[in-house]
Amino acid sequence: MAGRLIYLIGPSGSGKDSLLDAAREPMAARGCRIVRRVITRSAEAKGEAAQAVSVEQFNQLQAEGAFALDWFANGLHYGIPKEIDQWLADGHDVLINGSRGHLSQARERYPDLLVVLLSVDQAVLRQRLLARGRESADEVEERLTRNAQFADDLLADVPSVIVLDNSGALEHTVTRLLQRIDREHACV
Ligand SMILES: Nc1ncnc2c1ncn2[C@@H]1O[C@H](COP(=O)(O)OP(=O)(O)O)[C@@H](O)[C@H]1O
Ligand SMILES: O=P(O)(O)OC[C@H]1O[C@H](OP(=O)(O)OP(=O)(O)O)[C@H](O)[C@@H]1O
Repeated sequence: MAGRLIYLIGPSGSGKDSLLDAAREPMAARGCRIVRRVITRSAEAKGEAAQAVSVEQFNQLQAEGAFALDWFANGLHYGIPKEIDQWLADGHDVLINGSRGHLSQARERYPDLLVVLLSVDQAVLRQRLLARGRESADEVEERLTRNAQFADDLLADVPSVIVLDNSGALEHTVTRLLQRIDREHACV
């Protein structure tokens, strides 16, 4: 049986990368793979273990059909490598760091995807973004402003959604993710 795409979304700073890192081993033990994104972010920038490329390299990869999904947000290009389609075909579930802005396109391509929405109290969010220190203060404000463009009913007609609050300790969020994933039988 084909695997399922697990599409992790949430505001910048809500903890998507942290959750992916912390869940990597227990998810792998469940046969679920986590893909490394291709991003036009400088290799020096702190953050996830993504493959950093130039815009020219990104465009070339895109033209070659290297991406299963790709989008532009926060001034950056993001690509999800096409290899996930083989993983899914082989029966592995695949967890990716997705985009709220690209959700409808992702659903068109992967109609049975499972959405995991991470949320954090607004006051905590700004603090975490500033403490992360990856973006300038202006970029942090732009990211907070971007949240307003997503309506409350973003997930209204999405059949499978796991909502997780990450305002507390990360290990609690990981535990709840695994509990919910196991209940959904998402991983094979
Ligand atoms: N549960 C948590 N408690 C405290 N700090 C957290 C928690 N989750 C994430 N963080 C921190 O918040 C910042 C943003 O997390 P990150 O994983 O980069 O978010 P995202 O990928 O959604 O932008 C990071 O500095 C990270 O260490
Ligand atoms: O449409 P949105 O839901 O706003 O998402 C836009 C992009 O921002 C996040 O990436 P990235 O990891 O670069 O940013 P972050 O770490 O600040 O969340 C997310 O994974 C998307 O790629």
